[in-house]
Amino acid sequence: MNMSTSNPASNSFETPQIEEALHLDHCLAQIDRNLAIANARLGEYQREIQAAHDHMWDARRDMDHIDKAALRQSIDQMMRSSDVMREQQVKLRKLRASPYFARFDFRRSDSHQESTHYIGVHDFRDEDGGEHLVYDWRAPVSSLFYDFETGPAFYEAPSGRIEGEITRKRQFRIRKGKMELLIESAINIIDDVLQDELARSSEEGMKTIVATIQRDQNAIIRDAEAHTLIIQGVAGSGKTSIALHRIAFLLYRFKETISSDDILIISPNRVFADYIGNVLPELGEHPVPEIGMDRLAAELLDDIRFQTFFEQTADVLEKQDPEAIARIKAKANLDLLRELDQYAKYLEQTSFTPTDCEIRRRPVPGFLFEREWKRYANLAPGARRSATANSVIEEVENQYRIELRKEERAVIRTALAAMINRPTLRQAYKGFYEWNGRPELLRVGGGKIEYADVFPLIYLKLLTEGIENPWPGVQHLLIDEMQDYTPVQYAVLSRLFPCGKTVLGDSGQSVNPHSASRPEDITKVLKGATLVTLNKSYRSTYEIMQFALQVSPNPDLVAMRRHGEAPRVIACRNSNEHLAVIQAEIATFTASDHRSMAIIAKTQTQARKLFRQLAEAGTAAKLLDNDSEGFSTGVLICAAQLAKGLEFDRVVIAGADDKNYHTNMDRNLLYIGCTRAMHRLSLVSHGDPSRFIRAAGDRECLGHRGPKDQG
Ligand SMILES: Nc1ncnc2c1ncn2[C@@H]1O[C@H](COP(=O)(O)OP(=O)(O)OP(=O)(O)O)[C@@H](O)[C@H]1O
Repeated sequence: MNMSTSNPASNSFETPQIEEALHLDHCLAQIDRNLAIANARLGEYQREIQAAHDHMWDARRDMDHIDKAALRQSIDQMMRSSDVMREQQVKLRKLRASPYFARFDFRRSDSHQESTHYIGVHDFRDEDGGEHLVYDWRAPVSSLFYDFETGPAFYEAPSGRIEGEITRKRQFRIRKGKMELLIESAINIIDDVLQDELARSSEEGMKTIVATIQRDQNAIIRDAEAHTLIIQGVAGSGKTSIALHRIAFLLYRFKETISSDDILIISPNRVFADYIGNVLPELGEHPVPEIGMDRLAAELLDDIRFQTFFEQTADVLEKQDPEAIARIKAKANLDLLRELDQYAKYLEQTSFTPTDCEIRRRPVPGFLFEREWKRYANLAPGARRSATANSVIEEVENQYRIELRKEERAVIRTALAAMINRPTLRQAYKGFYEWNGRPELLRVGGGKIEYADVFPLIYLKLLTEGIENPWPGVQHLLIDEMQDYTPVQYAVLSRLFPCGKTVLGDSGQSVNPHSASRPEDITKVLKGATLVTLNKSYRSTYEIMQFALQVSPNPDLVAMRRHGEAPRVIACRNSNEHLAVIQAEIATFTASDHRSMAIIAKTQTQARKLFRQLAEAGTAAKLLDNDSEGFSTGVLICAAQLAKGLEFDRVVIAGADDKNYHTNMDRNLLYIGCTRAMHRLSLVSHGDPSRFIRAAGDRECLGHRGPKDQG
């Protein structure tokens, strides 16, 4: 075991080591005992289920359907109990490998009683319910560990604030039941372990950060008051990690009322969803359903075909069509939302022309139709029409004391239908751009509507026809990569999901700045939201982050002081050299301890081309595209847009030349690409490197242009 202390004066080296080794032995023995009990119970359930099945088979002729139903019910109950026991078994096995990661001793001011608390991923009491051996990291008392160093401290218990003093803090790394690291510190205990965590190679997916959650992150995770929380955080500040830990916290805090199925994550693509998919199960929770904006739109628009966000971004990058960009910008503007609201009102006012009619020579006045039509304004069109007709029929029968025959009722229904002049959704949407005097903003090509029109269309549908919500039970919505969604998208989400929300992203990382929102815009739509910012970046080495900051300056960003090699910019004379450099990067990666490497191209077309070139040259790599379903380690080739949100031990930016990266949109993509790297970053250009990296990084030039020639 490695033991270090940042405060050597406070403790001898031996005592804590022995004390903690004994405590760990005790804890593991209790876990083993609980595991043995769980195994025995599970065995019993399985034998009972088998016996019940056997009985059902043997006695099938003597049992009537009531007996059979009762037996089936009891088998189902036993199966459920055995599932619970199996989950318990999995938890205990995890606990056995790493029961806790921290300890603190707390003396309460009111009673002067001092108690020791060990913090882990799960609560653990021994089977007799006596000793509370491990406290869940989400328990109220555990916040002391994250919020305070030794000295005066307090936490909010259900009964109110508890004040006292932390007299000791220790942190551990226990793997496979063995203590690998023990740190005792009176100062910043988390920092050493954090450095250690960040220096490690990547894993198959996103990691949990329970052992090293920072104070400002903890405040966000545990904020149960905010209905809607918007987290603006720089690249690598832990937004996604925090949001997922926050979900785990809410599931713990409100376990009586919210379950994993009541939460929905809006994620940018399937690869990202897969990448983060393991975090909640690692934290002992069930996975949470996830949906992308494209699938959400498809559910709401029935059979209308549309361009995807991925296709829109690729189009903007490859065609740079100013008219298309103008259309996208106009529809990403907050004003559009206001105009759509006004237009929906206008449609409502003009959707009905009352006229008089007659039944059995008695007049049925137009104002009666109009009054009832207005009364049912909140119903969907079909329901509104029949409710209005029924009310008018009832009124006529009451007023004239007659009972209308079937054909007379039909006369009223037909008269009403003639008064309604509501356009179809498509007509209404087209009419909107005529109404606001900008018909040039609508373009339909190849049977598909443009992506920029998808959410304005859905919003208009919500306002004019109503939509039956396919996700009525959602109690908390998590929206990642918030910068890539427009105000109209937020308006749609807000109507569909009036529940609490955690919204996170980085305005410096929009993949399509023409169709993006800043946090201030989002707060105008998600009214009453609390906005928090995170400026410390944890993912990349200090050198990588300084390099990225030259690409896209941000004076507020604080880079973690974890050092590594300086990023390299390699200028090549031709595509053969470009390919050879990338192959050499792959070879050094393969020989290293690192697990993941991304070769990031600007567009999907460039990524595909590079993939083909490497395959022809016999170098294996995996190509990610918008339809890819999963994240994996090894060598991945992808477009910057798809790399967003992910991280890799090493990153190579391919085609980092000025021809390729010179617009503001290119700058964003370059920044996104660079900030995906944890430990090593290289940029390879054909000819002159991009203007955004000329001043940054160690320059190497192949062939006749030596580093000094480049100036
Ligand atoms: N408190 C922490 N302890 C350990 N690791 C942390 C902590 N906070 C963040 N990290 C690590 O920093 C990296 C970035 O985290 P995450 O992906 O959540 O950040 P992000 O803000 O969503 O990034 P981006 O916007 O760039 O995609 C991850 O490897 C994460 O484990």
